[in-house]
Amino acid sequence: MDKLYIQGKTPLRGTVQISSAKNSAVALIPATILADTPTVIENLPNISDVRILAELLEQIGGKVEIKDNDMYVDSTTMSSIPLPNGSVKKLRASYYLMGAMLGRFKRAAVGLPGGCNLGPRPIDQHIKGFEALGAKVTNEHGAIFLEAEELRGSRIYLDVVSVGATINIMLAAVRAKGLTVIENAAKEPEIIDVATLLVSMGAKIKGAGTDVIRIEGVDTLKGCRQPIIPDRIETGTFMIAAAATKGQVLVDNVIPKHMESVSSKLREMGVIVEERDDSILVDATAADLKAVDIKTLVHPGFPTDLQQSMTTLLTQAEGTSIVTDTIYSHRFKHTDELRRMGANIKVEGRSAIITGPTALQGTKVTASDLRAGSALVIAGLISSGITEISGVEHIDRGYENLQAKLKALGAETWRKSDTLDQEVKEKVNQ
Ligand SMILES: CC(=O)N[C@H]1[C@@H](OP(=O)(O)OP(=O)(O)OC[C@H]2O[C@@H](n3ccc(=O)[nH]c3=O)[C@H](O)[C@@H]2O)O[C@H](CO)[C@@H](O)[C@@H]1O
Ligand SMILES: C=C(OP(=O)(O)O)C(=O)O
Repeated sequence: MDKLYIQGKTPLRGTVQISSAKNSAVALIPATILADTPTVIENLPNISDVRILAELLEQIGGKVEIKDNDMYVDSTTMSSIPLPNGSVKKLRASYYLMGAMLGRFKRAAVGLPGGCNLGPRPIDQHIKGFEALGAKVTNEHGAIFLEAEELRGSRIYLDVVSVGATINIMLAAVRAKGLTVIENAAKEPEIIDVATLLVSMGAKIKGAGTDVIRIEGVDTLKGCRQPIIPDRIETGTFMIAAAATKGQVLVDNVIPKHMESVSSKLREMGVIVEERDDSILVDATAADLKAVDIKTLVHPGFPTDLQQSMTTLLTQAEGTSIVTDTIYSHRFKHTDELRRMGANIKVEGRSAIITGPTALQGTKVTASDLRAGSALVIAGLISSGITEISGVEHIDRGYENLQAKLKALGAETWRKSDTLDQEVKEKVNQ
């Protein structure tokens, strides 16, 4: 397993280009299953979640080619091959194979998903939606089996606002008979991106981005060419890293509107944040960071996926901050590692109480999940000495070239592969 090393204390300076959104990409790729002709998704991020989904499409008979980050998917040869085990367990978004295969083939068998371990992550609302559309759903030996004679449109009220359930029900409903209405739907920008792709394929969807989505089923969908929105979580990560290192970074290729909750929190902390057409300038060179309280909420509230990085930043702010995660009550594993680096953080229930500022010291830490990884990378950037981060494979799930992008902003960071070291050692000993 690789390790990431960071020699801290260099303010980030320069321009960083943001990649396409992981959470859109991982839904758009399964959505290609629904088309009866080939689809091209443009400029996908080169991350492990994308590569695994490409493999999964091949496992069900699809032809997939990735060239210059564009993915060409020929879905004509696909069939409903069961995927009860294996790679589906390596990521969360494999659950979208359920909705897409159910929509196209009226049957699917997909193992329960993996992804970040943030405490319980049930998929009961996805299943409630599939059942409402007429599917028989059973859970056997850790896999979900879905089958329907035909899918019929239905009115579905989500008991919990869920990004995954909203998209999954859309995927199944676009090829159902009649009208489906999803009420209390999630409103994340990635949902609009998926709806845009499906509409380009010929689906009839209205209201994506609001809490009521109406889908009139169609018999067939055809492939198309589709770009992806920029990653708002990667954007936020670089904004927070710029603030934490007291740097000045132009975060480019972004949609500033998606970042409002983050921009306004950083301003509240004393950071200069200037929104431009498709970039955001973050300037913390003269900032005296102030403590703030944060509550994660569904979009357009503060995203849970930036809570962990924000916690690191707040260790540098004067005063006491309370960070409450209303989406995932257990998303605080990173705080144990931050404490080992010198942070003053207490976790009580679903809140972290952070008192700062505290000087952090580099040490050996482990990323337990993707955003714990980015929180620790930011901690490494502001620590004295060297930080060694294990669990880099989690970071690789969602950040394209994170280390190279940080280096281009002036960070001193390098990556080492244990297996490579071992091979080198063995060669030397021969
Ligand atoms: C691949 C992807 O896009 N992942 C994102 C997606 O995850 P994911 O789609 O898994 O998250 P959801 O929006 O579904 O989850 C929101 C909340 O609803 C609960 N819930 C969800 C579904 C369900 O059937 N029952 C239920 O109780 C979850 O436990 C959680 O507390 O949205 C999350 C919330 O913005 C983000 O952190 C993830 O990065
Ligand atoms: C929780 C996340 O991802 P996933 O849902 O794919 O595990 C994330 O992107 O922060």
